[in-house]
Order: sequence, then structure tokens, then C-alpha cells
Amino acid sequence: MDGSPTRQRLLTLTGVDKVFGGEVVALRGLDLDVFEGDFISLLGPSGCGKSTALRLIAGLSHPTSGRIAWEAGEQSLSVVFQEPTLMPWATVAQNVWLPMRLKGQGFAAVRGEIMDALKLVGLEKFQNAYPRELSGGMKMRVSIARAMVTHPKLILMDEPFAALDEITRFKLNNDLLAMQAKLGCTVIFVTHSVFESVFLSDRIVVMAARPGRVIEELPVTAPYPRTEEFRTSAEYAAWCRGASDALNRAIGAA
Ligand SMILES: Nc1ncnc2c1ncn2[C@@H]1O[C@H](COP(=O)(O)OP(=O)(O)OP(=O)(O)O)[C@@H](O)[C@H]1O
Repeated sequence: MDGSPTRQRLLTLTGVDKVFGGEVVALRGLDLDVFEGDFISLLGPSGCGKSTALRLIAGLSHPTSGRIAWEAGEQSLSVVFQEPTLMPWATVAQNVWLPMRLKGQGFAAVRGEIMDALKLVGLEKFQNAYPRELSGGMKMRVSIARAMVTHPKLILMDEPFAALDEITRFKLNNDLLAMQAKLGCTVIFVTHSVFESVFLSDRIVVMAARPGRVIEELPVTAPYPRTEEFRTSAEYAAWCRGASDALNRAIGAA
């Protein structure tokens, strides 16, 4: 999706710096415009500040200088981490219930919403299973259902599929796009993978390290829905080459 003026602006980062301990410049001058419905990937080498940027947007940490402004006023977001971080003693449905439970909502009152979120990730039959009974991909699906159950406007994902095998990763990439299309949410996705960033995103923000900064923004204008046909097309390969070149420039610039 493009950043056309007809779409609602969700979030603006202006000149955001993050310095740790007075000397580690994790981010310098980060500018980012986020519009509703965007799928933005932050792509870059280790240490370029991708996770730091996500933590700042999530409000888990504060900028040393610069500004993060929510246009609609109210923040509405969820975070998905690389580890699914499920409670081992709770069932799949109880794990998905967590954000609602924290708001004081009883299980029975929100059971329908929990089941809808589980249907979205294809795990409705596993509502009573425990995390130890699930594969790595299924645990990640539960984590995504937990993030989506409250219908946040923005979902922040920090290398959610990095630990999964390639086939599971492809499947989750496909399913994530289908879920985003269904819910109409905005996603900011951290990844090391050129292939994943091209398949998923309408915009790739390429970052360099020391200090962490944006090197370039790469629009991926290939239309959605992105299918298996797209994944094996010459067009996809060309986009991946472009993103890979940009990543090499970012590594060279460090
Ligand atoms: N709490 C902290 N205290 C000190 N330095 C930190 C802290 N968090 C991050 N850093 C440093 O800030 C820089 C950016 O780290 P960050 O984790 O954001 O990078 P990243 O791009 O997400 O890396 P990776 O891809 O390896 O996860 C690194 O040099 C890191 O060591």
C-alpha cells in the first residue's frame, strides 16, 4: 500500500535518537511515517537498532531525543516477540485470553472473541491444548492470536519467525498477510531476511549499524494478495535483488 494522503496517518517518528549509558548510540535521527494498513519491515544487520526502534514505538523505552507521535491520540498496539512466551500451565485459549484478563474481562464474557482469534490462526481445535503439546509454528500462531484478539491498530513483530523452519515460515508469512487483510491492521515487522521482508512488506526500511540509522526506504509495489506464484516469480527475485543490494549498502555504510 502506498502512503497516499487519503490513508489515515497512524504514527510519526521524527528525529528519534536513543543513546544507552551516554555512549552507545543505538539509534540516530530515525524518521518514520506509518499509515493505517501499512506493512513495514525494518531490515538490517545485527545491532542496527531494529529492536530498539520497536521497543520505543511500543512505549517500553523512551527516546533520548526526538518525537514519537500517535496521530489518533490513543495508542492501540500489541507486540509479538521471537519467543512465543506462552504460559506453560495455561491452555491455548487461556493464553489468548491474557490481554483481556489483564483488563479485568472474565473468560466467559470474551470466549467468542478468543475463539475468533483462534480461528484466524487455524487453531480453534486446539483451544484446550497446553503449549507443550504444540509445535514451534503452532506456539507462534497462539502468540499471534493473543496479539490480535484485542484488535489493535498496530502490531509490532520482532523477528517472530526467525526460529522456525523454512516451510513453516513460508506458511506463517502467507497466513500473516491473510490475517492482516482480514483485520485491516498495520504491521511493523523486524527481520534479518531479505526474502521475508520483500514477500510481506509494502515498504522496507533498510537500516545500518554504528550508529543505528535508516539508510533507505524501499517501496515494494507488487500488488497484494501475494501468493505462492509471486514467491516463485521473476518479479519477486528482482525485488529481492534490490533489497539485497540495499542491505549490502547498509552493511558497507556501517
Ligand atoms: N539496554 C541496552 N543497553 C546498552 N546497549 C544496548 C541496549 N539495548 C541495545 N543496546 C545496543 O544498541 C544497539 C542496537 O541494538 P538492537 O538490539 O536494537 O539492534 P538490532 O538491530 O535489533 O539487533 P539484532 O538484529 O541482533 O537483534 C546495539 O549496539 C546494542 O548492543
